[in-house]
Amino acid sequence: MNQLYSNGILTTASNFLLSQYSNATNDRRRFFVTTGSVLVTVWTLLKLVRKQNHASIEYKNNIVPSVSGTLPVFGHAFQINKDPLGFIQKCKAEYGPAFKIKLVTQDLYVLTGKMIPELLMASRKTVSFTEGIETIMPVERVMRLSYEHKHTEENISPRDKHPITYPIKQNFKPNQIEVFSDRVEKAFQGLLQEELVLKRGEKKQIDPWDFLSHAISRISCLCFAGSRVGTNRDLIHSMATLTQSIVKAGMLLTVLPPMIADIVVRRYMSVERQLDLLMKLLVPLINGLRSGEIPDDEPTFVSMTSKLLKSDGSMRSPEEAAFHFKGVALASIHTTSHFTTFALHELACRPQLMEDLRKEINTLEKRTPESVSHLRLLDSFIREVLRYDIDNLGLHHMALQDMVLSTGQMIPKGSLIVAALDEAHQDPALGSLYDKPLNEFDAYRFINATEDKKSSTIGIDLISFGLGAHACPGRYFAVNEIKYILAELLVRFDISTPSGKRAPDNYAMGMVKFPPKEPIILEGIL
Ligand code: HEM
Repeated sequence: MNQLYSNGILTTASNFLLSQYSNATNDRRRFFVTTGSVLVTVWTLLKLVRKQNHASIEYKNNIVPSVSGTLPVFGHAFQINKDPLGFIQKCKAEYGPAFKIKLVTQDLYVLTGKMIPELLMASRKTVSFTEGIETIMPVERVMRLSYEHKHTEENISPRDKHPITYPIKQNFKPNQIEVFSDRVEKAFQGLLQEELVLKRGEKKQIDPWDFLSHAISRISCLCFAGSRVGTNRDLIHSMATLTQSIVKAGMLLTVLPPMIADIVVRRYMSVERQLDLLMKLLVPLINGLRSGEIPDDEPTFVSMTSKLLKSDGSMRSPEEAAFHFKGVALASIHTTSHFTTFALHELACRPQLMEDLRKEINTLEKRTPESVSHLRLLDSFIREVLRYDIDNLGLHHMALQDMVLSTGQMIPKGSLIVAALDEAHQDPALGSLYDKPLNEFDAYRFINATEDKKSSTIGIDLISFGLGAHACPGRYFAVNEIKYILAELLVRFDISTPSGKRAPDNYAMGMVKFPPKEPIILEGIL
């Protein structure tokens, strides 16, 4: 189409020049002035059309545009680190809703706003979350290097009900999680008794990440493994630190040459000890449950997954079933600790919010995970943390086939695709209009909102739990757990930071946003 436009301009221009030339003998001066202006106009028009052509050739050839300005070796690393969200917003404005950037050696296809569901709702034959994550953080390789000499991960058939996802999807629905309430309460109260008894006015400085990952691991071990082994301190510690140990080893695998990296990880960074402990505790438990020696009287992830048959009707070996525990620990502990740490930092710089939340919590006759789950301000606050404190780019997926977007553009097989999460959460075109701009933190934003804006309700304006069929099935459990932890801390302590301010977040490669490193001060108020 634009080719036709260009030809049309050239033809019209040459006709005009010819007609002018025939009159030239009468008025030579007029001829030069007119011809000059026509040439300038034609040149400008052609430039404009060529520019349009360039964009539309990319569109016509179904190419996702590459963002200019890549530096050798670093790609766009400097630009994105300088202003993570600003860089993505600028690229979207210049190149449209899908574009390609380069971070160090990795090409990344970025989908923004309304295009994100196309990634998250695509079939798992088209894109793979596991392979996407593996490209940037080789979790499975760390596991293999650490443990393949002792146990090989089960090969899950596509026909199998997934041994981690299926039990969570079936047993952690909003009306079912009440069965875990007593254990959530017991685990957290136990930790408070042991580590955080402060008299009125007494202060204690904590590293919020350490404290919360241990608190959440304590809750997870009790709920997912059960009372018989879930109070084991080594297990709690191992699961609290498992993700971080894997991330450290994984980072090394991505930077060192494979042969050297494999040796270093096997020798010095292996998670064998944590996995040994898990197997030592869980295999006898599963054997006992199966033989009837141990009564199956407590709903746990371990009992659910060990009862789940494979697609051929066979039972998993106790080792296979036990090994899946690390999967649920990896999916739940780090993620929940991450957002709860952000929540503490958001509270620490907002004394009025703390006061308002305390008032709301104190309206309850009894604080339980069940009763705090209905508090509106607390829910609004948590939704806002999940919305605001989100990664710039996330939910990495690998294209297993060529993927055609609704724009007609094609992402080739083998490409890494990411969602621009923060950009979507701040796009007024996607969320409803609220009193405060979306680039500000407003804990009260959703207080009068309807059911569709609850903290566990997913949508294009809240993608922190994913979207579609593969959205996080543990989200109802996660938000209840976060609410209970915050409610118990708020009624006991004033929360602040040494600087008195909201310390800046930390970004990894301009993509992942980590909570501030600043400690949190708890001061007893009871
Ligand atoms: C605040 C805490 C949490 C956050 C932010 C979170 C976020 C996510 C996200 C983004 C996904 C990927 C969705 C996708 O593939 O599109 C996911 C998957 C998953 N999450 Fe969570 N999660 C949290 C807590 C939990 C908890 C507590 C559990 C277990 C009780 C859990 C179990 C799972 C499982 C099993 C999957 C895989 C789902 C599938 O592949 O179909 N998560 N989660």
